[in-house]
Amino acid sequence: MSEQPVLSIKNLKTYFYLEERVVKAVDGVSLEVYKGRITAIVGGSGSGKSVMSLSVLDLVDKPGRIIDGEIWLNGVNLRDLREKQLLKIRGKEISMIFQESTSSMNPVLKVKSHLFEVIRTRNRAIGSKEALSLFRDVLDRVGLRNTDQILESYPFQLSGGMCQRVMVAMGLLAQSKVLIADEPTSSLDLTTQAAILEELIRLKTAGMAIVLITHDLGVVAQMADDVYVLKDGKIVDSGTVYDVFESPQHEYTKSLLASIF
Ligand SMILES: Nc1ncnc2c1ncn2[C@@H]1O[C@H](COP(=O)(O)OP(=O)(O)OP(=O)(O)O)[C@@H](O)[C@H]1O
Repeated sequence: MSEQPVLSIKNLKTYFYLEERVVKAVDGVSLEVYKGRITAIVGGSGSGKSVMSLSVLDLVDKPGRIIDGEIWLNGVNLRDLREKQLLKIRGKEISMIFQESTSSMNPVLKVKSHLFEVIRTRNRAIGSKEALSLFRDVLDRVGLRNTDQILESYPFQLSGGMCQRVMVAMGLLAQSKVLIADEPTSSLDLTTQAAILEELIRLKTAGMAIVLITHDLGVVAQMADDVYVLKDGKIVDSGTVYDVFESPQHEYTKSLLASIF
């Protein structure tokens, strides 16, 4: 690929220092993410997918710690930045749809306040009326009805699936250069899943670089351009979706594929 990657991770290591042992959740991961492409990170439960994406945004909590590696975003190594500089990048340059949507929303803020926070990183001068109309549109696109009522709700008043859709709406609204979507459609019904995947394709077509974290190889086959297979914190296979599905190199990838075909 001739173009430079938007996001490039080099030899990332994130370990959890527990009393009795060290968990090497991410153990030397390198990968590249390109504009206008969907890069899927696939792997079983506990393979390190979520910790890897949290590491990119420097959101790993103790006893976890990034111990090595580089995270280059548009030519800047995020690991060299201070928290204040990182805050500016989160949301504007790179945004994330979290797997635990209910707990990653602020319980004392209404949905509309969450959305205002996102839109203001993009456009500080936007008026309330224009913003609210954008919010209704984006909530509608992720399959939520009664949008006015949802905007006035607190996260605890919504179901898990509704919170997940609000998180996806926040991701769509951010219009960042890179969107990391951690299992964005788990626990949603098939129709909503399809609507959200369609939105991700639209964002990719508009030039966004999308990192799609999933254990669903069906979704990978349908959506991804590039694939990385993660096992025990290490990349065991990578390539275009065609390469990985047609000629998997690692036994683990072969067994994952065998389980769906
Ligand atoms: N706070 C923590 N303390 C200790 N170990 C942790 C912590 N968070 C994650 N881990 C460990 O890090 C490893 C990777 O976890 P991670 O959540 O990234 O997996 P995952 O691939 O996202 O799994 P899933 O698909 O189930 O979400 C696992 O062994 C997990 O037990």
